[in-house]
Amino acid sequence: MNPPEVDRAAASRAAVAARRARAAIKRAVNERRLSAVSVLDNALRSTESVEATMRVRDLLQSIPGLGPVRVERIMERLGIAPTKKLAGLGVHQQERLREYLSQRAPQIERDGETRLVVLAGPTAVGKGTVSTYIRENYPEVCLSVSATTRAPRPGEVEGVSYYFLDDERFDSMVDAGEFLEWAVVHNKSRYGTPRPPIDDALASGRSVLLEIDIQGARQVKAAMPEAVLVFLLPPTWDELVRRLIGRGTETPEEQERRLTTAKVELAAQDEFDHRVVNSDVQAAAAEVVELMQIQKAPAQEAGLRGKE
Ligand SMILES: Nc1nc2c(ncn2[C@@H]2O[C@H](COP(=O)(O)OP(=O)(O)O)[C@@H](O)[C@H]2O)c(=O)[nH]1
Ligand SMILES: Nc1ncnc2c1ncn2[C@@H]1O[C@H](COP(=O)(O)OP(=O)(O)O)[C@@H](O)[C@H]1O
Repeated sequence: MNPPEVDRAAASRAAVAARRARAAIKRAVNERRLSAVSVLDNALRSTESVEATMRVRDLLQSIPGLGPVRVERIMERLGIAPTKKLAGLGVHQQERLREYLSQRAPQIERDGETRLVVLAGPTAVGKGTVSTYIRENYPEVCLSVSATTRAPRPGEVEGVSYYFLDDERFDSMVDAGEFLEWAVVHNKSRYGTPRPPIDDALASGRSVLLEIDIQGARQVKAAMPEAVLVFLLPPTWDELVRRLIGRGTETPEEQERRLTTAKVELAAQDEFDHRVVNSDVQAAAAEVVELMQIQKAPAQEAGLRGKE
């Protein structure tokens, strides 16, 4: 063999060895013998490492519970190109991927198929808008319908927007223990989550989303510690103020009062399992749905492509 052939043979042996090493790493991640974060750390520590030559897509797909379609959506959201290798990640991409691997991925691995997810956040952050988007675009998500003592607004539909109850009926449901949680919201009306539909949905393998206030979220966590609490955040405080004023459904005095409460509520965000920033309704909805860990049939999942 002359020298170039020796080089080629050595290079091809090295490539085979690297491929095997990458496959071994993927197996180890899949069998939970190795954490995906430590693979990322090794890749970033040395560009000469085997980990550095791994594709982000392959690392994500080796995590139990993450299939190719879901991984594609996650990478789109993280702003990482499909063929990107770990060593080629920019600083912000590294941060986003690390956050995903250390926070979301372990939860996906640990949890079962169905979950109860609570979406809460300060007034006018967009809870109603995001949950309406989910209702209209993700029919597989089961959205809880709350009961309330407040009067219906124009366009609201009984049994879809809320169950509108008088005080007496609400009292009797409280007495009969029919609420998973209930609270007086904005010092005015009572709102409660009827328990039986939630128990039924979870028992039949469906994940459930509750859009309720922060007091309610705390009660749910106390009653069902396995519930996942998601705090919806505005991009900035000024944007929250703009949304509240722009919505135009409260008087200036009521707006003032709600903004004072919003400050207290924002301080509670650390009690939540996840924070989602509502800059864009579609993206925020996709993040919430992903946290619901809904197992879809492949055809359905392909149909959702592009929405997340
Ligand atoms: N605790 C609790 N809060 C709820 C429930 N349903 C709705 N809410 C909250 O009640 C608040 C008022 O909702 P709504 O009457 O639709 O008025 P808006 O927030 O002014 O649009 C929101 O913060 C909701 O998240 C519930 O079942 N339980
Ligand atoms: N991502 C967003 N970007 C811009 N405006 C938004 C966004 N999400 C919601 N909004 C607007 O903000 C206002 C408050 O939203 P809403 O869903 O009523 O809040 P909440 O239910 O949290 O009180 C509405 O006018 C809504 O159209």
